[in-house]
This record gives sequence, C-alpha cells and structure tokens, in this order.
Amino acid sequence: MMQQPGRLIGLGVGPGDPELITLKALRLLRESPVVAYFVAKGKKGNAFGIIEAHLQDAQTLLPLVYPVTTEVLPAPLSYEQVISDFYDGASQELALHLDAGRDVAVICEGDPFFYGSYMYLHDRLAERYQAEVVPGVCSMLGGASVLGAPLVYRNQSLSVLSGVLPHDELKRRLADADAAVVMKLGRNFPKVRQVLEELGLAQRALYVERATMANQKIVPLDEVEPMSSPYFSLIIVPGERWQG
Ligand SMILES: C[C@@]1(CC(=O)O)C2=NC(=C\c3[nH]c(c(CCC(=O)O)c3CC(=O)O)Cc3[nH]c(c(CC(=O)O)c3CCC(=O)O)/C=C3\N/C(=C\2)[C@@H](CCC(=O)O)[C@]3(C)CC(=O)O)/[C@H]1CCC(=O)O
Ligand SMILES: C[S@@+](CC[C@H](N)C(=O)[O-])C[C@H]1O[C@@H](n2cnc3c(N)ncnc32)[C@H](O)[C@@H]1O
Repeated sequence: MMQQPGRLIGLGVGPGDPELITLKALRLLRESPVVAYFVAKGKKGNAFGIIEAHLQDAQTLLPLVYPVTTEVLPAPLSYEQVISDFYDGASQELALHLDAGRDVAVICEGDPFFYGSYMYLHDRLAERYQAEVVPGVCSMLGGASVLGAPLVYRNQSLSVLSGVLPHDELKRRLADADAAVVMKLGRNFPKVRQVLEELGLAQRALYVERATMANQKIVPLDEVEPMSSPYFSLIIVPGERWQG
C-alpha cells in the first residue's frame, strides 16, 4: 500500500511574546513529528525561541540555516542564486519527511505569509503535498500594540514598505501614505530615517526593536544609534488621529 504523505504546515508563532501564539498553532506544533525552523548562522532562531518550551523529546528538529543574511559574497556567487539553492535544498530535506508520511511544521516568527521564508518552501512544495497555513500575529501589529499606536482610522489606508527600497522610491511611497509601516531596518535604518526627516514625518514616526520579545527596546527615532539598529526592528507612522 502507498504511504500517505505527510502534511506541510506553515505555523505562525507570533512576534515574540510566547503568549501571542494561537491555540491552533500550539496544537499543531505539539502534534507534528518534525519541526523545521529558519535560523541565521550562529543564532538560536527567533521563531525557535518562541516555541522551544513546548517541544517534546520525540520530535525531530530540522534547523534550516541561512547560508547568508548580511554577508557580502565573493564573485561569482550571487545572493539570489545562493538563496534559491538553499530553498531548493531545504525543500528536498522536508520532502524526505513528507514522503515518509511525517507531518512537518515549519515554524515562522510572526505570520508565515508576511515576508516569511516559509513562502519559498510553500511555493516549491504546496502543489505536491497537502499544505496548511496557520496565521500568526505579525510584527507590525505586535509593534503597534507595544508602541500604543492605533494604525489606521476610518478611511485611511496603510502602506507596508520594505526598508530595502531605494531612497527615492521609499520617499515617493511614504509621501503618499496615510499611515505606514517600514520593515527590514538593520543596515537600511539611516536611509529610512533620512527619508522621514525630508518628508517632515520623523516627529510622527515610532521605532521599536524586537517588539513583544523579552529584549524589546523602544527608542525615540532621533536617538537611535544608526549602525546599531537590528534587522528585527520596524518603524510605524500612525494615521492622523481621527476625533471620533
Ligand atoms: C538579505 C536580507 C534583506 C531583506 O530582508 O530583503 C534578508 N535578511 C537579512 C538579514 C537577516 N535575516 C535574519 C537575520 C538574523 C536576525 C536575528 O536573529 O537577529 C538577519 C540579520 C543578520 O544576519 O544580522 C534572519 C531571518 N531572515 C528571515 C527571517 C524570518 C523568516 O524566515 O520567516 C529570519 C529570522 C529567522 C528566525 O530567527 O526565526 C527572512 C528573510 N530574510 C530575507 C532577506 C528574506 C530571505 C532571503 C530571500 O529570499 O531573499 C526573507 C524571507 C524575507 C523576505 O522574503 O523578504 C537582510 C539583510 C539586510 C541588511 O542588509 O541589513
Ligand atoms: C523576514 S521579515 C519577517 C516578518 C514576520 N513574518 C512577520 O509576520 O512579521 C523580518 C522583518 O520583520 C520585522 N520584524 C519581525 N519581527 C519583529 C519584531 N518582533 N519586532 C520588530 N520588527 C519585527 C522586521 O522589520 C524584520 O526586518
């Protein structure tokens, strides 16, 4: 008899506070024989840190270690190729478990479909295997909560922007936004702050590092040390308050 393949599960575990995991994610995490997680070299993994207290001895752990995050690659290696090969390899590793009938939960910090690496596994595997995605509280909502910043009132629209965007592109989009969230700061921080200053938005903008995590830090935007901003930080420009 053919072995019934396992399920691929993209499991959002929330932005950091272990209590911000959903009941459904917790149940599926406990039921999954294999737990995979993305992690930067030499680090513990943010998603892993959120759920590790719930793991049981019988579960197989599958760390998927990024070959590169911020390092400059020597020619002829390109970031896109190295990352694409990495996702190919990770998908094959997962497929071995799925083919053997084992469910694999890929735990994701925040939400899996919101800038999560899980998306690249999903794109490679979801046509071949049954895939289930459990949404998580994403970082911008965790950030808005700890900053005490209502995001959008009434008919305002929210722009979610990547700090990786070039200066002019970021400026054009921010100039048009009622309210905005800028993700992926890290080395992009000085450029993002510069744009906010040029637009006169710096006073309204709020900055948080590792929102809801134990080492969360909220710093006034003009006091952030430019080169110390971690990748896990974001800026919120809340919508103008509506006197309802
Ligand atoms: C190149 C760069 C640019 C960019 O963001 O575009 C980038 N990651 C950078 C840095 C960085 N990444 C991480 C750390 C350690 C953080 C720490 O632990 O403190 C650091 C910083 C460091 O190493 O110092 C870990 C990490 N990365 C992702 C997750 C979440 C997840 O996997 O869900 C986690 C946490 C896993 C966990 O721990 O739970 C996910 C993504 N990161 C991607 C790209 C995309 C994948 C590649 C692709 O497909 O292109 C994707 C999927 C986002 C996407 O799709 O856009 C940027 C350089 C910016 C710069 O120049 O400063
Ligand atoms: C690869 S994306 C992952 C997003 C995640 N899947 C989510 O749902 O929020 C990484 C970016 O999310 C933001 N981020 C994730 N978690 C964060 C947190 N706890 N506090 C602040 N920013 C966070 C940062 O801007 C970071 O550069």
